[in-house]
Amino acid sequence: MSNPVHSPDAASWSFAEDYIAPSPDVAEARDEATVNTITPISTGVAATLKMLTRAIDAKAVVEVGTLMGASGLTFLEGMGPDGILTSIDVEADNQIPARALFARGGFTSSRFRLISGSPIEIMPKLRDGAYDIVFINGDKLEYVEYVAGALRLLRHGGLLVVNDVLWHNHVADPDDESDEAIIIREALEAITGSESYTQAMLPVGNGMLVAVKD
Ligand SMILES: C[S@@+](CC[C@H](N)C(=O)[O-])C[C@H]1O[C@@H](n2cnc3c(N)ncnc32)[C@H](O)[C@@H]1O
Repeated sequence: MSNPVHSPDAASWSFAEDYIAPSPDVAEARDEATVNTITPISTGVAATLKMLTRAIDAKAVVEVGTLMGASGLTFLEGMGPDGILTSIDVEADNQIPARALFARGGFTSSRFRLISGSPIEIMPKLRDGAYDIVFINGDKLEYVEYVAGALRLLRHGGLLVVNDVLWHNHVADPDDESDEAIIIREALEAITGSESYTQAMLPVGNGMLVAVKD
């Protein structure tokens, strides 16, 4: 039986999402992505990512899904001056505006690696146990493989952050058998069924699963 919950109305959701404004550069990256009809991270997700990055004093972050750089810039802003972002996207063209955005934000190229190619092929080439955060925000149909790759990449105490886990209400609807819903559920089960993590699901943006590697 599910727990009784107090459901906030749409105004409360919007209030929470917009409560902490992203930096002007992150806002611009979001706007550019939206104009191009691709979905960037939400403002609430940006605030959450920056807070988590600061909370664990992250110095090495991997993200899957660069797009225009909104989440990447959020990590760079959240990390200290020695923090390094590794961002993977299958679309090399997506990373061009991200590179320009990071440079405009004052981040030298030594602070970030933009890798274009299949995340499934690239993640195994990164160093085991070397990362403080792995942020998954790429192709939903590959979430199971990304989650498997993340477990290897994270150090103990590192955070796995999986975005869009509620995916437009598809995942919570037991009658929804779309490919995205099925695969996101599988990815979630791999995390919750693993003894390697302690996790929580946050209803921010389109849903975020945050898990600390024990
Ligand atoms: C949601 S966007 C990433 C958003 C980004 N992290 C941000 O902060 O704005 C997803 C990224 O995954 C890549 N991708 C690859 N295959 C995809 C697919 N089938 N559907 C959506 N995105 C896909 C896209 O190139 C895109 O940059």
